[in-house]
Amino acid sequence: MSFGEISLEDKQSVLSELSEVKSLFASRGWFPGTSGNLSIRVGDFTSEQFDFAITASGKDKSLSTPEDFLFVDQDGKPSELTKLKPSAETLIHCEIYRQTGCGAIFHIHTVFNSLVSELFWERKSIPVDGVELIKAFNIWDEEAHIDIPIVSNFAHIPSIVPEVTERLDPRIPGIMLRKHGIYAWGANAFEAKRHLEAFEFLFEYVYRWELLNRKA
Ligand SMILES: CSCCC(=O)C(=O)COP(=O)(O)O
Ligand SMILES: [Zn+2]
Repeated sequence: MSFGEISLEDKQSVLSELSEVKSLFASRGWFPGTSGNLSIRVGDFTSEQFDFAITASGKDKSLSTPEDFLFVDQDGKPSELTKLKPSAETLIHCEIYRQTGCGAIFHIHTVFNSLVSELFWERKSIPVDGVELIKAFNIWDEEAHIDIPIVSNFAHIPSIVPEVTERLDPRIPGIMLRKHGIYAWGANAFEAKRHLEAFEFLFEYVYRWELLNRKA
């Protein structure tokens, strides 16, 4: 389905969903210093050609303006004529959509996600053992153990993409960029939000648990 074939109603519904999520996350202080980016896919999800709405780059994400989002295609190029620049990290969104077939991707920088990514950088994944909120990822085993992948953070975003491709774990709907932030995704915005909230809870839990054990 080409971008022109997608109804105005569908496009507007995606934009209003993004706007709601953006305001909510901003109220939680999840976009410090203009960091973070959000996207939701529109139209046909089975096609190799797809479009998604994404936050414009460098904006104060605690404000709502008519220039907050734009639509881009599967290569991260604007789908329509616009003066807006897509997020600097759009290529990471493109790759996650391509690899997972998900419908929404949310990225935030927090102190806890950055801290744990450095704490566990040598093992290249953040271990979580038996915490109830693992179930938010639809992993229902009792005492489940998960490892959340951590990849290198480079200023040159295209250099991050191959490592993302290599480290994506189909069980885990998220990936950490070292000392940078988490990317969480889901079939839709509701699921991506649930996953993101679970990751953030688990990061704080893991950090505090580590601290308690190191003191003992
Ligand atoms: C100011 S934070 C550095 C860029 C970044 O990591 C980020 O998430 C925001 O970049 P964007 O281009 O999406 O505004
Ligand atoms: Zn970022």
